[in-house]
Amino acid sequence: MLSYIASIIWREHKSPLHSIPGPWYAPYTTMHLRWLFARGTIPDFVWKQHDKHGPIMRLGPRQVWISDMESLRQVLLTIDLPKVAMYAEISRDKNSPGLFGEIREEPHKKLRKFLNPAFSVKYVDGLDHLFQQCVEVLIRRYYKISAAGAKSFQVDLNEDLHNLALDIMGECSFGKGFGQTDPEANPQEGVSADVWKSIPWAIFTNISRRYQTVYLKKTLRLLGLNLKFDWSPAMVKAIDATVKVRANNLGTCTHRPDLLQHVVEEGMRPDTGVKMSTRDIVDQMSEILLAGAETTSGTLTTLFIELARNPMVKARLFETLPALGPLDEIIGGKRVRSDPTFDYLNACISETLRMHPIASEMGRRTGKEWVKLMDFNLPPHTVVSASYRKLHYNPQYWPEPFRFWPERFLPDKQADGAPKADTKAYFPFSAGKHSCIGINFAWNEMRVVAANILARYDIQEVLGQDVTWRQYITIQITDGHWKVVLIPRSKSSTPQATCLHNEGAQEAAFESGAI
Ligand code: HEM
Repeated sequence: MLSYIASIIWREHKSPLHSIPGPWYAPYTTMHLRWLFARGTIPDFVWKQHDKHGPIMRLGPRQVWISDMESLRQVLLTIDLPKVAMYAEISRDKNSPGLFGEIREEPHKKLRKFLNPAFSVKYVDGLDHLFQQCVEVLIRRYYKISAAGAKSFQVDLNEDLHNLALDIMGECSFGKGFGQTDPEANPQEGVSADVWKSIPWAIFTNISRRYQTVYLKKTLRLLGLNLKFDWSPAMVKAIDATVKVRANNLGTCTHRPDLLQHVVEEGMRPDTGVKMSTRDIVDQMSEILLAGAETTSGTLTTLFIELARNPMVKARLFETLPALGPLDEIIGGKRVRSDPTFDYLNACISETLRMHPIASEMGRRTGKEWVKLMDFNLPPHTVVSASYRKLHYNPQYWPEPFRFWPERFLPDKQADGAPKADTKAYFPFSAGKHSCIGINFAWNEMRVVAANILARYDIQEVLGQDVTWRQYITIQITDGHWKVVLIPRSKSSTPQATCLHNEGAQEAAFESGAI
């Protein structure tokens, strides 16, 4: 036993990673990392360890985390390291992953090239009416509540934004919203309403199981057992029905130019070149749903949280935005992108993406070659986690990093002395070959949703909520809820710099029966 321990210590002493700082136990085990990932608490741990050990640190025998700007640029852009194997674990079948889980270089390149056209600015602009349609359903729902006479009313905004994001993904990528915002909405042709509505949750549950059992699956594989989580048969049947409708509609007037149509018409498996089957299409679309729903709704929730907690920023934003009634025309994404009226809103979203990136790190690994980062030589097969959340708070590039300061993203003349955003130290959508393919889609969604809600409602955070965060692939509010009071903004109203815990507004809401 003693000689075994001595040999481990000796091997560690010889390790090329030996001189990288980190906790004393890091060279010997990954148990703590497995525990933290499974519990969703890795971001806090990583943050504290960086504070202790600096911009490069070793948290496991072959696991290095890095938050240095130049090194992150190397990892994500210039060397552009491949993804770690963990990404592939969220796919149903490693041989048929979606773009997010595809870690094989050539198939990834082909799949990305194939999917790219369905994510261009022009393509997304063509879907803008669908985004607007989904937001309108939510605004109408709010209108119905306020039309009953309440001056203000309470909603669970995190839940509403999540449901809205799912409907937008359904509408733009599966051919039909999933009826999350409006349970009365019609399902996809030929599919029962219950099955259609359950699709997003079936996907999330399935993928979460795969993610949470990553290490168990690996151990079982060593024992010759292959633990797989297949899609539910009802869901595959529902999407099969949709695919058939789409295939029958080719070249007809009901043809709809969206991602699903693109995949149905031209989808080939990137590894074999064979036409994608329904199951392959489910594999692709479910990962897109996962990557596209939690990310945008999570970012939007944090935007609203920052606004509710920063009354001066909110007041400046309301000065710039139009004040609309619930039945006024819905604002489109293209307008929010190009009309200077919305410059400050766009800056607020950019600043939210800095302070609340959707994860604390991006997992990469060295390939067959050694890689030199921050004067350390990392051997082949070292896991290199790009700690971009920590970089987004580095005061060298982001003075007063904990301040929600959208002016950083405005042109000098309007910046009111705020330091200019250093976009070299800014990776909310990653960079390089694995950067977010959905960036235009995400921006359009965030613009349409934020502009239309904020043009109509002031928001007050409901007191006494314990907002905590967890990270399972993306960082989310632990219990999925964040409640606010919405106060309609009349066309004539003057924006007020209302206080975070504005008890007056809360009391008024309570008296009106809204809370
Ligand atoms: C605010 C919203 C979003 C943010 C902040 C975001 C951020 C990111 C980031 C950081 C990555 C790289 C992840 C990594 O390498 O670990 C990524 C990848 C990806 N994102 Fe997004 N994303 C957002 C919305 C979307 C949307 C709306 C879609 C699709 C409709 C999407 C689809 C994808 C896909 C498929 C990948 C994998 C790309 C590849 O590996 O080639 N994302 N996203």
